[in-house]
Amino acid sequence: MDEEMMNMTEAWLRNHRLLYTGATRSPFILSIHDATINFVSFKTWLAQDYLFVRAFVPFVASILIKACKESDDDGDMEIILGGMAALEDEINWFKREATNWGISLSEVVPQQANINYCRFLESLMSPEVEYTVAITAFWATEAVYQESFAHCLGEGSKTPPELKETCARWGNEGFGLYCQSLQRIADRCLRTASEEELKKAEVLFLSVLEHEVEFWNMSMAA
Ligand SMILES: Cc1ncc(CO)c(N)n1
Repeated sequence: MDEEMMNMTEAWLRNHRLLYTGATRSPFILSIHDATINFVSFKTWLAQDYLFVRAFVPFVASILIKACKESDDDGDMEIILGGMAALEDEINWFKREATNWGISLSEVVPQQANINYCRFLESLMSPEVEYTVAITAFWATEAVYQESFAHCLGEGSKTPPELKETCARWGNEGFGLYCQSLQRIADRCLRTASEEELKKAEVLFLSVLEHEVEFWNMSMAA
């Protein structure tokens, strides 16, 4: 396809394929897919991601505020609000799942990669960060999880039955459609963005991918 006709996110996905694949086909995800995962790693991921999701809520809230103030499309609010509502269910799911795996969430200490990622999200919550830039990072964060966990449910996957529910949380079709909605918002905003905003959004897209890689590696190392 001609570069000019492509959406910005598609062009980035093409130009940064290697890093994107690194984030969506991490050793952690591949080990779920081929059933070689060490459950200690899974429990580490679960505990750390619970903390991450708690930090993710105010980040999404900050995007909702930006949407209300800066978006030229009324439809954005419902999509972001839907995502926020789903996070309440997600937090409750993490609590139930932690109980099932014998994890005491109140005792979980955030690891460095998690601290770094949450700090990054916090930096994006500033009112000075434009909606276009923030929504791009938001889309990328969700898209990595969607693509990663969908792979664990795809053809030829040997995902252990006790992990299927986890994979389905982010790998299900509804979550896929939600990610597409976020991508469409990002692309619409990016079409009218300044050169400077475009550059900033691309850099943050790459930062998200790097943080995701580090997050998976942190889980795997435990
Ligand atoms: C680290 C990480 N990235 C993305 C998501 C998706 O919300 C998540 N739960 N955790």
